[in-house]
Amino acid sequence: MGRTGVLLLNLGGPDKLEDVRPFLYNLFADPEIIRLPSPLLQAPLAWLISTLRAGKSQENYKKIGGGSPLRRITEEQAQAMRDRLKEMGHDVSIYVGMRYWHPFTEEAVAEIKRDKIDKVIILPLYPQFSISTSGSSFRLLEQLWNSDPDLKQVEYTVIPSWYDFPGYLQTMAQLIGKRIDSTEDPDNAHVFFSAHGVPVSYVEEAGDPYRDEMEACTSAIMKTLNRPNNYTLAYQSRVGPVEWLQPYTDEAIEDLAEKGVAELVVVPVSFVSEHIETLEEIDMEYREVAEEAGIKNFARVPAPDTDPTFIQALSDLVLQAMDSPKIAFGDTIRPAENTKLYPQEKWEWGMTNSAEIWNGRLAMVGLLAIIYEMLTGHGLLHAIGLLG
Ligand SMILES: C=CC1=C(C)c2cc3[nH]c(cc4nc(cc5[nH]c(cc1n2)c(C)c5CCC(=O)O)C(CCC(=O)O)=C4C)c(C)c3C=C
Ligand SMILES: [Fe+2]
Ligand SMILES: [Fe+2]
Repeated sequence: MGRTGVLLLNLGGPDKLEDVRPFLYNLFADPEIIRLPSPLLQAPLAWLISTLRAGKSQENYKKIGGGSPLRRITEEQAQAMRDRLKEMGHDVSIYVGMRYWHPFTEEAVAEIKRDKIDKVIILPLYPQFSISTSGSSFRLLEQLWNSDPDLKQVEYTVIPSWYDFPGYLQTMAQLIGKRIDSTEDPDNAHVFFSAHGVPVSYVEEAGDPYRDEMEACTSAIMKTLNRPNNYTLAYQSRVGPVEWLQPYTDEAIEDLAEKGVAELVVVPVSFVSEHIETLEEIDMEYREVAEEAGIKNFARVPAPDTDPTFIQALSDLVLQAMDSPKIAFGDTIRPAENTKLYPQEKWEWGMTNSAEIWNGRLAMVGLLAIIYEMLTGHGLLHAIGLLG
C-alpha cells in the first residue's frame, strides 16, 4: 500500500513587516492576479506596484500585530486534520503550500517527493473557485508536475471547489446562528456576506465561475441556516483602477443603514481563516463605515479556522476525493484567453537583489516610455500594438 498525502493550498501572507514588499511582489508578479498584454511587463510592473503599495499595506499589517496570522492558522488546520483523519483510521501526511509566501507550494512539493508519497489529494482552502486563487495554484502545480519526471510518478487528484459541501454549509450556518443569537433582535438582524472581490472581467470575459459559486454558496448557507433573516452578498478589497464585482461592501452597508437596518451579522465567506481582510478591513474599516452610517450593532462572524465541524468537513472532503475518479489540473477551469504561466522567480528578502535592481530600472524605463507615448501618441509600444 502506497502512502497518501494531502496538499492544502492557500495564499500565504507576510509573517513580519519586512516580508510585505516581497510578498506583494510575488502576488503582483502572478499573471493570474494582474493580466498584462506582455510577459515582459509583468516583473517590472510587479516591482512598481509592490513598491508603491508596501507602505500602506505595512500600516495595515501593523494594526493586526505586525504580520499575517495565515501561516499559523493554516498549519493549525493541517494539524487538526491530521489528528481527525487518524482518529477516523487514515494515517495521511498533510502538507501546506502557499502561493505567495512561506511555506511556498514549491517547498511543499519538494517535501512530498522527499517523503515518497504515492498519491496526493489537492485541497485548496478556498471554498469557491477563482482563476485568481485556486486556479493560479493549480496552474503552478501543473507546471511543476509537467517539468519533473519524479513528480510525474506521483498520482494526484484535485478538489476544484467545495462551496456546496454539506459539512461546510453546516459549519457556516452554526457560526452565523450563534452570532445571530447574540443580537438584540435576532429575527431582524441582517446577514451580510462580504466576499473578497475579483475584477468583473474575470467573470464576464475569462469565464471565472467565482460569482456563480459565491451566489450559490450564500444561498445554500441561508437554506441550511433555516431562519427568517434577510441577507445580502457584497464584495470587498477592491485593488486598482478596473471595475470589480458589485455591490461593494462599503456601499452596501450604507444602503442597508439608509433602509433602516439596525444590526448586521457580518460573514467573511471567501476565505476560511482570519487574515488581514477580516481583522483589519472588516473589523476596523467597515465597522467604522457602519457606525458612521448609523448601524447600531456590527457583529462579525468568526472565520471557521479550526472549528471542529469544519475540520470534520475538510477531512470528509479528502476521504470523498480518495474514492472518486481523478480530477486533473487540466480538467479545472482555464481562462478563456489562454495566458501562459511563465517561470516566475520568487523574491525573497535579501536573496535576489539583482532582480530587484533590474526590475526597478525596467519599471522606470517602462513608466517613462508609457508617459512619453501617452503624451505624444506614438512610439515603440504603439508600434508593437501594446498601446492605442
Ligand atoms: C478568495 C479569496 C481571494 C480572492 C478571490 C483574491 C483575489 C485577488 N486579490 C488581489 C490582491 C491582493 N490580495 C491581497 C491579500 C489577500 N487576498 C486574499 C484572498 C483573495 N484574493 C487574502 C486572504 C489576502 C490576505 C493574506 C494575508 O496576509 O492575511 C493583497 C495584499 C494585502 C493588501 O495590500 O491589501 C492584495 C494586493 C487581486 C488583485 C485579486 C484578483 C485579481
Ligand atoms: Fe487578494
Ligand atoms: Fe484589503
